[in-house]
Amino acid sequence: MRTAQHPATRHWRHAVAPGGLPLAGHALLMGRKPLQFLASLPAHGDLVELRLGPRPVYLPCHPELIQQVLVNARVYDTGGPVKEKAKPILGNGLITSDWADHRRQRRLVQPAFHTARIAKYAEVMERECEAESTAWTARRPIDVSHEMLALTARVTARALFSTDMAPHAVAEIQHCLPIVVEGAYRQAIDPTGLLAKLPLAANRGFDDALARLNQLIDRMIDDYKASDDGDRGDVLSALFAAQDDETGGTMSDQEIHDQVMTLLLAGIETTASALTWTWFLLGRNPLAEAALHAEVDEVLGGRAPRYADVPRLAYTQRVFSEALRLFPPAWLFTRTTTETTELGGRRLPPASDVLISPYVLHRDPALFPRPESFDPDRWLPERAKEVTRGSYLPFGGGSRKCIGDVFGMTEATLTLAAIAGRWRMRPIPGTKIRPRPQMSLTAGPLRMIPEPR
Ligand code: HEM
Repeated sequence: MRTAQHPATRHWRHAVAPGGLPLAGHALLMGRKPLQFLASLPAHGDLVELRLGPRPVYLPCHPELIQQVLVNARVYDTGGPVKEKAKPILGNGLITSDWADHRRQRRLVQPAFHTARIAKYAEVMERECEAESTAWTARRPIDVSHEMLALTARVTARALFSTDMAPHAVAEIQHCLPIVVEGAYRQAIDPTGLLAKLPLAANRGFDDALARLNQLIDRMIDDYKASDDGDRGDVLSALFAAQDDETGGTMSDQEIHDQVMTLLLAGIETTASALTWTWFLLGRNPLAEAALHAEVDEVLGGRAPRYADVPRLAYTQRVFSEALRLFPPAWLFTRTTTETTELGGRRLPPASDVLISPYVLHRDPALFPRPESFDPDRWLPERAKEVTRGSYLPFGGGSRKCIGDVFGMTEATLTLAAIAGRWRMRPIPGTKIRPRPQMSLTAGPLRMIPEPR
């Protein structure tokens, strides 16, 4: 285990990542096998420098250095080329805003995620999980990725907009979101920025899906304003009601639009990917699967799970936490320095890009013994306190920590319990699956067979 020392007194190990080429630097390695390449770097140093084309970028591998970056949001702001490319899609919302405006936005959006509101969204989760777990046919294979994405899209859409228009919204979101997410990722990794401008079918599909999502959000906003329902208990009502304690300001329609788009893009695929990985891991770990079934049977006794059951579904939560460790959907995110600063004894000029990779951190054997093994009991309270502070970051950290963490954990716990109460998810022998490090760390199609329990 790594020991904590005062950052100023510590001797940090710097390294340049091996394998760089004269012009491309490490861009090819990053393009071909980003997970393997990045995960090999902590062995070289606490702060590793790599070059993506001409630009040096820095990967802090030690939890203390990562914390320094995450808690100092003014100096390490979100930024850089990836954020610029996201702005036409996400507008100016929580993910794309600069540090100063982010604080104001966060004060306005946070009330939509208070505990009392999560309890309300959980009613949607309960209903949708029940519908999902009763819709399957015994022994007919399903694509788990597809099912989990459809479920999290329904939950998020109905938590955002709880009106009669919800079924239409769900269908639009299910159709458009994967196209937008895929297109956004293609644009994010295109170093030339030209790809999006070419008259390709994929670009037309992306433009069409994005326009449809934008129209949908506008219609929901118009519908809310035209009705005099007041607080419907959904996210949209909370965004309209939000008032800044410090300034008394509220959000304009455009700002609400951008926050809704941000929540759709940040909340659906992430949770679905993590749930898919969870079923994959359970399929390969019969002991963990049996322990999950035992807990669900004991807590629920054959009925559907309710929000009030969540605290007692402790093993279920540990299973999900461990899946988030091995396959964190947000496998990589970035910060850009706004001024000259120093990280781990190294001077970083303004506009330096810093990569934060929960995937790398979570698989470092110095932080997690036997990192490759799926061991939900790492998260038993007595063992979890041995985990080095700051080494588990599935939801990020600092002021930009995921606003939907409790929403996502609640949704995942109810989903796992609802399905595990009815079905054993049998893997199909020979099924090959490899992590796809895209916008989130997805599993691709995963066929499994639901067997009645
Ligand atoms: C298991 C599921 C999820 C994971 C692993 C996850 C992960 C993350 C991470 C790592 C960040 C921080 C990114 C950064 O620092 O640059 C983040 C931010 C964010 N997430 Fe999540 N997320 C999940 C679910 C959700 C859900 C369900 C929602 C909304 C309903 C959501 C909405 C957001 C938003 C709006 C941000 C930006 C927050 C800000 O900058 O203030 N996420 N998420």
